[in-house]
Amino acid sequence: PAMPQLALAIFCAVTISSLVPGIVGAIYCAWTRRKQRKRTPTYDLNIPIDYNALGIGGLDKELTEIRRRALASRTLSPQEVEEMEIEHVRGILLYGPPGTGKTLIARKIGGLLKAASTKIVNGPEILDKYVGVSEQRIRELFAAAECDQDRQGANSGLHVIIFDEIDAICKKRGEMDNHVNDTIVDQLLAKMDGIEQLNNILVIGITNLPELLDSALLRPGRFEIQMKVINLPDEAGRLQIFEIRTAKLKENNKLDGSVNLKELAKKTKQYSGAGIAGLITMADFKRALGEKPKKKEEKDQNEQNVDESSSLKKSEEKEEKANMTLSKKKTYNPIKRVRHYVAKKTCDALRGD
Ligand SMILES: Nc1ncnc2c1ncn2[C@@H]1O[C@H](COP(=O)(O)OP(=O)(O)OP(=O)(O)O)[C@@H](O)[C@H]1O
Repeated sequence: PAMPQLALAIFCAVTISSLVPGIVGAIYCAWTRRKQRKRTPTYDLNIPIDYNALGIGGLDKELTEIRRRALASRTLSPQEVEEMEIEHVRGILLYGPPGTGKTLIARKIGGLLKAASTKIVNGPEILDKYVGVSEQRIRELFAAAECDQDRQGANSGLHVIIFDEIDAICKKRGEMDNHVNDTIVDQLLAKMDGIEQLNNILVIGITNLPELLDSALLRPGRFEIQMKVINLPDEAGRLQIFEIRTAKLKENNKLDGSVNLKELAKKTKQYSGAGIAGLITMADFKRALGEKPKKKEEKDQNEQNVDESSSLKKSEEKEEKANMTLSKKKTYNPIKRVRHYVAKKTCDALRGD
């Protein structure tokens, strides 16, 4: 009589032991899924941006605006996005004159959003003489994000794709002799429309010439946020950029205590961020080459001549006269002269002269 009981006990033990892994697995899956759904948002809008730490000076207004209009929805968790049927902004176009910090902003957006990946590609790099290669390159740019979305769904990390000089590949269709441009635009549009099913891509286009772009790119759902980054930094912005660009020098005790960044910010009116960056680089080179500053009298003379517009005019006349006597071929460029002077001042200042 003990045999059937033993057999029953063995049967129960085998059945339970075979069910246990399945049950444990199911519980674990449900738990991890729940944990993923509760995942904290990738980006917290309430934390103020530390612009100096970001390395962007004088563009507080633009960055705040981008944050408010384009990045706010990314602060939500995947669950909230799903429940509220939110559609993230998928495209931002940054346009404006060269050297104003557009590329810098685009790169930092990826960092701000803690993006899983940030790819930056120059428009002309996409172009290829062989048929279909340019379109293939565009598809490849989107491939990783699509794959991530397939595998992780709403929990996929954000992929930021930056097209610098986008005007090189997205000119108005039908206006060019070769059709390569048109098929590239078609491909990019198809990919951007495909993002509708994907919530994990943010495309940023950068251009100096927005008027050349195909208008289909600018409609809602594509590059729907268009931000003009045009203003040359004001004095406070320039000071911020000087501070950012000399922070490393300061940290490594390479910046003399006598350097007056406020004074430099005052003297660099009309300078873009790139202009200021260029000045510091030039000063660094000169210091590295051990170039000695000019004699004091010569320096004083320079200081008298430049800066105020009235003295600029005077120096312009003076220089013109000198040019006429020296050589008729030589052309005088007052802007260049002011730049030269400011560059020299920066150099002197950085050297602690
Ligand atoms: N606002 C800024 N703050 C700090 N650095 C800046 C700023 N603007 C420009 N720079 C410096 O100038 C360099 C060039 O800037 P950036 O490439 O962002 O300009 P851009 O507007 O994209 O120019 P382009 O249209 O010619 O590509 C940057 O690498 C950076 O070092």
